[in-house]
This record gives sequence, C-alpha cells and structure tokens, in this order.
Amino acid sequence: MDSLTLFCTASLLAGGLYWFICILGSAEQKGKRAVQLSGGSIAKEKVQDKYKQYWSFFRRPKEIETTERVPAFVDTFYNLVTDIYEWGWGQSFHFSPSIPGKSHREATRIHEEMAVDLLNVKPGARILDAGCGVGGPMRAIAAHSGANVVGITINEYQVNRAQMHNKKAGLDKQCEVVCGNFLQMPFDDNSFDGAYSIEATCHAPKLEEVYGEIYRVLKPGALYVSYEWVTTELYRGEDPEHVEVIQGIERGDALPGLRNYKDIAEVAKKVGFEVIKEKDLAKPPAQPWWTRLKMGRIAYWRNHILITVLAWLGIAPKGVVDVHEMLFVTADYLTRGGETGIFTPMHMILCRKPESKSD
Ligand SMILES: C=C(CC[C@@H](C)[C@H]1CC[C@H]2C3=CC[C@H]4[C@H](C)[C@@H](O)CC[C@]4(C)[C@H]3CC[C@]12C)C(C)C
Ligand SMILES: C[S@@+](CC[C@H](N)C(=O)[O-])C[C@H]1O[C@@H](n2cnc3c(N)ncnc32)[C@H](O)[C@@H]1O
Repeated sequence: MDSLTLFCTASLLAGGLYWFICILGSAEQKGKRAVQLSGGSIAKEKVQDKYKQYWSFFRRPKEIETTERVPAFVDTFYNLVTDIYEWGWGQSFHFSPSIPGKSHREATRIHEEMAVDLLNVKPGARILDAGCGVGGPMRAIAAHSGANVVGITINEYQVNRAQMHNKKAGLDKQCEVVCGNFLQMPFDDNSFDGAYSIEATCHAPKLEEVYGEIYRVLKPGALYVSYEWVTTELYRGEDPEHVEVIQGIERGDALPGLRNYKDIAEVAKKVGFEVIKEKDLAKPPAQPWWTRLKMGRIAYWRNHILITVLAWLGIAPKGVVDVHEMLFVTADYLTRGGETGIFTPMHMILCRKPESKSD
C-alpha cells in the first residue's frame, strides 16, 4: 500500500468513527459519557446479578404477588437504567409530543412547563415533584415558575445526580431533593401549595396509595397534575398482540401492571380529590411522542456496540449490556404501543384538594 492510499484509508476510518460516535449522538442532550456508565449505587461486580433479580421479578408483571417488594425493585431498576437514560435521552425521563420545528429538548421543556402552568402557582410557592428522577422537569419548572420545588425519588443515586445538576444549573436554592418512598412521604400534612408527577406514579402498585399521600401533603384548595401511563380505549385484553405489547412495556419499565385510563379519575375521587380536567395529551392534533424513539434506532445499535466494547474492556459493568438490550427491546414495544394507539404515557389529570371536606 503506498502512502497516499494509507493516508486516505486512515482518514476515512477516522471520519467514520467520528461520525459514528459524535454525529449520530449529537441530537441527544448528554449528561453522561459512555465511559461513565455505571449500575448506579450497585457495586460494579453485582450489576449482572441485580439485573437477573430484577428480570425474574418483573418478567411476568401480572403475576407479581407481593406488592410490598415493588418499590425495592423499582429502586434496583433505576440503579440499572439511570446512567443509560441520561446518556441516551437526557435529564428528563419522560416522553413529550413532537413539535414541528422544535428540538426534542424544547418539546420536552414545553411539556414540563405545561404541568406547572396548570397548577397556577405564584413565585415562592412550595410545590412537590412526586418521582423526580434526576430533576430535568424540576429545574425547568423552577426556572419557569419561580416556585420552590421539592422532589422525591426512591433512588439514592438519582438524588445525588439531581443535586449535582441543580447546583450546576444554579438552582440548588430553589430545588430540594429527598430520597424516600412516595407511598409514605416524609412531609407534613397540608404543607405544599401544589404538586405534580410526570410519568412516575405508574410505578405504584396501588394508585390510591400515592394519590392518597399527595392529597395528604397538599394544602386545602391546592392543585395536583399528573401525566399517567395508561392503556387507552383502543386496548383489547382479548387481543394477544395487545397483551404482548403491554406486557413488554411493563417488564421493561418496572411497572407492576398498567392501569386503564378510566381508572385514574376514579382513584383520584376515591382519595378525596375533585377532578377538574382529564385529557390524553397524545391525541391529535398533538404529534406522535414515539417518533423520537423510532428515529433513535441507528443510535441504539451504535450504543450497543459501544457498551459491549466498554464491558469487554472492563470499563463498564458487564450487566450494563443486558440492561441495554432490555431497553432496546422495550423501545420497540413502546413504539408499537404508540403506533397502535393502545397505550399513552401522557394521560393528564388535574385535581384539586377541596377547601374543606364538606366543600
Ligand atoms: C417513564 C419511564 C421512562 C420513559 C423513557 C424516558 C424511557 C423508556 C425507554 C427508554 C429507552 C429506551 C431505549 C434506550 C436505547 C436502547 C439506548 O441506546 C439509549 C437510551 C434509550 C433511548 C432509553 C432512554 C429512556 C427511555 C426512552 C418509565 C420507566 C416509567
Ligand atoms: C420515569 S422516572 C420520571 C422522573 C421524572 N418525573 C422525569 O420526568 O424526569 C420515574 C421516577 O419515579 C420514581 N419512583 C418510582 N417509584 C417511587 C416510589 N415508590 N417512591 C418515590 N419515587 C418513586 C423513580 O425513582 C423515578 O425517579
């Protein structure tokens, strides 16, 4: 090979590698680099075992008998996925409708701001984020509304990530993060001016338990908005394809059984809320929320190769490859759920805690 051919081959290889790693990934808002992928609070050598335990618990979600164990497995799930989510999706762990002419990042922020706009809170108000993740929505909401946000998550690794991001964004005075279970919150009765949850209460085995807790900590007259993961009116329990898609979503997302959209308002009323509004935000004219998942397919292949190489080199924990494979498959079930219309991750419900029990 003469030197010109060698030079051209090397340039092509370098260009290809740059394109594969940098250009294909540039649409994502990176909070992480591939070399930093971990199993959250799980020790590196235990990640694979923990993944196996998670998988055998959630493989058949409908058969989960001991609901008391669900929060602990949800915690394990977030140890396993938090870095991959941040790396491949961003700091907001939820979907949003696509908006023509706007980036995913802008569409995400608009979806988050809509939640706090519905709460009608004033700057300085104290609001609760039930299931806050690493705080993407919390920071957008605090910056947009001027409210003080208190987030709760069951996963300690997420608390550390969220606190780090809050500080970096200069929002640590306005945003507080607490590690705890939203089924038994460490907050006083009547202590919040508003509350929201974004794609988080779907992890609760009994919705009434989390809604009951949110009701308890809200001041009388305060509002609560939630974006719920539910099956829609198009879901047919007797259709094996529908069942396969929903079970695929449940087991890849640590869900102890998806609820039907009709159940949400029932539960809200049962715990004492007044239901003000309910709407599936995925319905037209909204643009599909799943296009972002579908568009990412080539990047997922690149990610899989990268993770496999990093695990092989001993840089990433071995189990991360299995977790990534599970997410890969889950992305497909979520897309099918969206395309068939049998599932939505954004069934919005707006509720009020009455001024007094008799109102
Ligand atoms: C609300 C929940 C999480 C919703 C989404 C944020 C995540 C659901 C599925 C996740 C992903 C699937 C495929 C991954 C891909 C294979 C990887 O290379 C990069 C990350 C993914 C895109 C990942 C990102 C987050 C999700 C879209 C649930 C849990 C209630
Ligand atoms: C899909 S993430 C959404 C996070 C955040 N709302 C966002 O949109 O970025 C779900 C969140 O709910 C939290 N969660 C699930 N079950 C919980 C529980 N029992 N108590 C507290 N947090 C819980 C998880 O730890 C995670 O932070």
